[in-house]
Amino acid sequence: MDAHKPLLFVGDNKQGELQQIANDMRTCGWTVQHASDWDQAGLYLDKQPCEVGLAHLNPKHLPAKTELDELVDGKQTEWIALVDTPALGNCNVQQLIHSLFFAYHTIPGDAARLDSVLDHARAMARLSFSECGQNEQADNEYEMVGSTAIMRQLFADIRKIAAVDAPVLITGESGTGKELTARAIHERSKRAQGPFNAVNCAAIPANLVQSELFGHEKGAFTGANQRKAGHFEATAGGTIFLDEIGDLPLDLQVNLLRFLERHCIQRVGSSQEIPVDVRVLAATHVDLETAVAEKRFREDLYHRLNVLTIKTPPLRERQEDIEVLANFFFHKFRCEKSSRLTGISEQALTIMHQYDWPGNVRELINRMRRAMVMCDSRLIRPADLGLERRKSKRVVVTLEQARDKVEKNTIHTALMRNQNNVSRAAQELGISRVTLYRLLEKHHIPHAGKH
Ligand SMILES: Nc1ncnc2c1ncn2[C@@H]1O[C@H](COP(=O)(O)OP(=O)(O)OP(=O)(O)O)[C@@H](O)[C@H]1O
Repeated sequence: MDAHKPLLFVGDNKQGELQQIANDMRTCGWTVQHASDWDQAGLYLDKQPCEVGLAHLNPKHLPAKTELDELVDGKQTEWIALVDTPALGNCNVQQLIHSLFFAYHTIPGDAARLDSVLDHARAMARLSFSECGQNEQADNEYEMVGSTAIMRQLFADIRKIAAVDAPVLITGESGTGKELTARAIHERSKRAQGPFNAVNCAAIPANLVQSELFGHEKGAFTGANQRKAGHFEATAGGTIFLDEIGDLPLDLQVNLLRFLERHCIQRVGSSQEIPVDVRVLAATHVDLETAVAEKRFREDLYHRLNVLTIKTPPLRERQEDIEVLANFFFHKFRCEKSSRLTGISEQALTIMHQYDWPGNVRELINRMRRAMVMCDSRLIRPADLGLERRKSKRVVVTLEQARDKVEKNTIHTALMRNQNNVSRAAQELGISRVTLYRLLEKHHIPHAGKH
């Protein structure tokens, strides 16, 4: 038995039954501290954390939920409610227990059972507490999460691409992690000690893009009162991430091409070429091939950029990652806010799997944040995510589409397991090499590996 088990007891200790419970818990080895009301309990916890609290809920003097919220959410204490059996029929009591308490115990009840509930609550408090500590260590602001074959392939590609110093084109829908991928490449590259500069080309007014990227000389244009270095010079020694490259005006695309070929820039208002050591990673969510066909994007620049490419997959194509990401962000936000939530309900997870996620991971993060603010029970429910009415939006897939998806994932996994060796992967899959090559073509799976 633990030598020291502190327990904060909130209630009128002159009431006979409550006094008896406090005494029983002392006998069971708990060091009972008494607080006559929630205010006193709050003051006590401010001075001294306590893993378990036992509080009498009297329906005649119930605190408002908002009053308890702060106390229960802001501290590392699990609370057990003590209630008289008839009080369990009171809606306000039910709601308070449901949203803020770990468990309840009816009075007078069985002391051994209460002791074991308190032990359990204490263990849970410890678990939550240490989990937060671990997350802080393991968590990195730019951590990429994903366990599906397609994401493992992406991580492998990032490692390979980080080892070279060539430009990279990152494509993918909005919110799929293009910038995060760029950061991951930078952090694993020999430029990691240098700056990483993310520039959204679509957010800069067309008439300013040139000077923003390449800088300008004093007097180059009205308002250019002094010489200014652009993003390229400011990123010397590091990596520049040009987001929404498809929106770069055509005349500026020439300058970017010149930089990629000669590693030199020219400031606006100067004909001098300045060498700058920067790696370019570019991203787009538009189809550059179409943009080239429509003459909105230079073909030579497209080919220059299209040597090393990475595609960040949409969330709906990696179903198993939905739960992994949801849990990752649940724990991350819970530690930030020290919330009392214990997890995500089965119904919420089911609806998350059925949903299409047009905004991808960014949308999932936003919905989880919303849910963790709105949720007033212990488990996140569909309504907290704002997804309750979307059940019917289930994407209809044909049997052939479903087969294709499984086929593609299976091939991906086999290739990864066999270090991209096509012969070995084909053998493992029980098909000929020729068939595997045909399937690689069919599913657009890159296979830079051995034969
Ligand atoms: N695999 C992942 N693991 C953890 N977080 C992720 C992952 N992918 C994306 N995110 C997070 O989702 C958010 C959106 O990612 P990011 O900005 O990289 O997307 P994007 O594709 O560049 O979007 P946009 O095209 O709209 O600029 C960020 O907060 C990012 O940290």
